[in-house]
Amino acid sequence: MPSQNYYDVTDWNQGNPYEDIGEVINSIIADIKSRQTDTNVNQGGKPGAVIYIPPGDYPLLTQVVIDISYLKIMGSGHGFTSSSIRFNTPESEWVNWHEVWPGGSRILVELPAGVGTKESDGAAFYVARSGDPRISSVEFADFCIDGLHFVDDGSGNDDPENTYLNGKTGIYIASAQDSFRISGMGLVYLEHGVTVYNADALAIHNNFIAECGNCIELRGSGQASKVTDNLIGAGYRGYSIYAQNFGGLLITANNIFPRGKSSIHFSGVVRSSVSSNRFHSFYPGMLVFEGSCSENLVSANHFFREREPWGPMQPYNNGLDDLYGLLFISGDHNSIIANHISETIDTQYITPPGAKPVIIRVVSGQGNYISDNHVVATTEASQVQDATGSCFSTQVSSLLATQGLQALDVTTVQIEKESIQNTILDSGSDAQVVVDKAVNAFRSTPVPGLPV
Ligand SMILES: OC[C@H]1O[C@@]2(CO[C@]3(CO)O[C@H](CO)[C@@H](O)[C@@H]3O2)[C@@H](O)[C@@H]1O
Repeated sequence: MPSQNYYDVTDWNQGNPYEDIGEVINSIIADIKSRQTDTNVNQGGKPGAVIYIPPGDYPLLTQVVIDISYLKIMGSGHGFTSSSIRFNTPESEWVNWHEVWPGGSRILVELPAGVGTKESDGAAFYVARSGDPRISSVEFADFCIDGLHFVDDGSGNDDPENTYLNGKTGIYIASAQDSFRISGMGLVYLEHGVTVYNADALAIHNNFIAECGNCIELRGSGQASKVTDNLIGAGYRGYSIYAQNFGGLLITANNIFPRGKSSIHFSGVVRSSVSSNRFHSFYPGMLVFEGSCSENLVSANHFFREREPWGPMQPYNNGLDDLYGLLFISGDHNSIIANHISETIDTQYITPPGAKPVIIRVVSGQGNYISDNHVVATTEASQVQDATGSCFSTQVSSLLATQGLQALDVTTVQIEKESIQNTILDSGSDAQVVVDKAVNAFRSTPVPGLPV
């Protein structure tokens, strides 16, 4: 006898998934709840279910509301393609393209854009449950959530498709939860990709979350979670990865490409690790620890900062200048160890004009340990760049340029006077580090030809 706990959205008796998949999924969830009513049948009784979305395009006009544990919603393909490149290509060229829109198991978020409504009203998937225990083991896997378009921000000069604003969220988890998984998903053109409040043992793994205003936001507070192995890149206004009041967050093996106003932004995050990630950005403030972020390990990451090479996006930035710090640290006893940091930028693009860019800047707190960071700062080879070429070739030629570069004078570490008792070892020569040696410990990186 086939299981009743396997549902296919294209084979369900209420609603039409090609008109509104939201109505179909809500009706399936209602069916699961009507059948799984008893909390304890032979030490079981509420196994949840799987809802399958085959490859195809499914508009969502009704928000999906999830309030049951053990629900897995899965498709067969994250289907990402760049909407940013498409919308910055003349529409007359689309007729020759092999495909124009994202694919896979694709949900087209067509929720009405509400002005003045709650933020969560714009979420395709909304998860909330009160009472005990916390809702557990809801899983989203292997499908695409496409926010379709960004909207005019009222400034009058932006292409609406480049604003990264539309009030839409892919997955919004409003109440405390345990052991959720988001994996294999593709999220594109949403103002917020994944927003999670009060996470515990959350895994966000192997997703493609790009061209969203913000990609991952862990809000409220949380513990013991991981963001691993994702390809991520937010718009110039928002966060690629943001976490608030979190303990025990592991951020590892992600490839975080531009733009994002930051790659990692922590507020009050402690005892967490950021390791073995690759970060690429077009602006200062790649990693920001604000408030008090303490006892975190930032290690073995590769940071690369250059100027935006692609013409259509060159008018935009995050508003920070080069004195802000590529890594901005506020807090106590953090370890910033063995990172490689490349910055390549022509002096004419440095702000304020004539400034010496700051790489690692510690603005408050004490006891931070900054050791063995290798900073390579150069002017860029602007002659090889052609901002009018295809997005891919422009970005790749810019990324690969390592010849003909000249050394750029930078401050590798700057310890502001508000921060004391830090240890700075082998992260810059005497001339590259700004530190009060009376209240901090400092050992400079030896310079070839000069006595140690
Ligand atoms: O290179 C990674 C991703 O970047 C693209 C291509 O380039 C874009 C165009 O806006 O610029 C940024 C990256 O430098 C992106 O976020 C964006 O999306 C994806 O097409 C691509 O998947």
